[in-house]
Amino acid sequence: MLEVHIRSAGYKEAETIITNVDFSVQAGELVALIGANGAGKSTTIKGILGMLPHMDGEVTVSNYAYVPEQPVYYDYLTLWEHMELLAATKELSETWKDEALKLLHVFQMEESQHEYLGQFSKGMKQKAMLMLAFLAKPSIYIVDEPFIGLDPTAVRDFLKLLEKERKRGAGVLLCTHVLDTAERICERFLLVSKGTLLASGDITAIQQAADKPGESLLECFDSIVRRNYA
Ligand SMILES: Nc1ncnc2c1ncn2[C@@H]1O[C@H](COP(=O)(O)OP(=O)(O)OP(=O)(O)O)[C@@H](O)[C@H]1O
Repeated sequence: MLEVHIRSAGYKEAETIITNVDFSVQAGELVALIGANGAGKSTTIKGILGMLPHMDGEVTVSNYAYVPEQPVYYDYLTLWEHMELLAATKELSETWKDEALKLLHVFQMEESQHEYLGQFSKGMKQKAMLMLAFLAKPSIYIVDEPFIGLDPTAVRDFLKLLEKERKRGAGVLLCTHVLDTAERICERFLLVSKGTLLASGDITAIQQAADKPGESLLECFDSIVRRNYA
């Protein structure tokens, strides 16, 4: 699904931002990429997407959908027109319209489907990005911070859809600061600090790395990051 082997990467030749970031996401897996502000999470994602000017490493990624933290859209296309555009460029089968209507219903966006995205609120734009990703039915989802802008109902509905997609066999790489939710839903964690992968594995592996058996992901995260910055 996704194989990442980044030896070093950054924005300028003389300045390495991330070093030795190696991980994979398998079919049906939900993996959280976590780390403090400035740790290198977004840079890692840019490396995966081939958006870094300097990168020494290899990335193998199958058909993916990327949901950025900052929505990217056409100001003067409506939500429905964005969906039509996606269906045309991805050559989705005719059933895409049924899927689109279901998604509009789930995200309670039926009334806004013919409005311009440029006029949407922050959360509505984020919902639109998620709907477009779900409509594409990729084999891997790369989602950057979905929990901050969405209302609680939308978060719940997003998680339900994600679960359904995992059952279909899709893998998910989720970058987030919302560690209690990540702990509840993810089976593996990748803890990035100062541009490198400091700990990875299930909650037990993270607890071992933090030397905090039985503690929450947040406690372990705090302990590992503080130790690395001491
Ligand atoms: N476009 C850029 N040009 C140069 N340096 C950058 C650029 N974007 C990020 N950086 C630097 O790369 C480092 C890692 O930043 P990155 O955006 O990957 O962090 P992050 O873990 O995603 O943080 P946050 O949780 O705050 O979003 C930081 O030191 C940052 O200043």
